[in-house]
Amino acid sequence: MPFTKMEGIGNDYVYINDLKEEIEDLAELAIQVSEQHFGIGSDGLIVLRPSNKADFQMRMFNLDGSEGRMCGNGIRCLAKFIYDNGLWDQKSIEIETLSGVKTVQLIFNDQGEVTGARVNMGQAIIDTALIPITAEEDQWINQAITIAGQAYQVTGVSMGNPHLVIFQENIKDLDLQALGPCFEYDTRFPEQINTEFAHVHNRQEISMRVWERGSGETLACGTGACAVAVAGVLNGLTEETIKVNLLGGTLTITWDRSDTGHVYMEGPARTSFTGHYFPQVH
Ligand SMILES: N[C@H](CCC[C@H](N)C(=O)O)C(=O)O
Repeated sequence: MPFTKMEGIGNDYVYINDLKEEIEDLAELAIQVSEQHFGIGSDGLIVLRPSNKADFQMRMFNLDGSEGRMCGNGIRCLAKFIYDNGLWDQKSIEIETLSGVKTVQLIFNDQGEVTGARVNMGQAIIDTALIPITAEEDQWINQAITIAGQAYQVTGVSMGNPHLVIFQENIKDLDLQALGPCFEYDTRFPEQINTEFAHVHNRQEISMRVWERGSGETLACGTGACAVAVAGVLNGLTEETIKVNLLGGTLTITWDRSDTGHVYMEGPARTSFTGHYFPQVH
């Protein structure tokens, strides 16, 4: 089974063209390929499928086999995968995801190579019931909660997938391996949750780390960076366009509240290598 390994600022996935819809158990394949010793090693699996609502469909799976409803770093790389494999020849691609159709504008270098993309990530959702967060409050903006016996001020945002944003001074010394699962599996998050810890440098720049639902700490999370940018505006900490520094690199995020209310994400996309995977037969 041919595959392409790609990364968006270090958030790496295995990409497979399944336009023929021949792969039956995508969750099982995600678990297999993500494992570094018996598989390939990645944060998960992204599969290209046909769509009757858009040019293509993206199916995205975390390394534990759970399906993500949207993946920001992944959709930039998938658009590059589509163009580089000659499946599309225009600079704009509409990609169907479980959280709606997203428009991806490819970015080229002077040699005509795709080096990244700008994605319309759609609306940010802050109604707790829609994130979902089980809470009496309609919104969690700077909401005081307790997790694992510690008090936190949190902001809930969905980019089609659920996020909880915490702003704090020190994000370097966080023990995310211990703390991350306490957030991810808290019973107030019925579909689990991606958690971002963000340090505000100034009104135009934030640094963050992320514990991803289903994948653990990753070097970057595109939807997470969007959630942090939205939370920054909601908490009066940042402007509508900011630079977000993640462990694997930097994204530019804009929340256009004046016009569409949509969130835009711009960042790199890179192919690491291609290969052939032989699925394990149990
Ligand atoms: N773990 C996420 C999916 C991947 C999101 C992230 N890798 C991104 O770039 O947006 C979830 O289950 O909601």
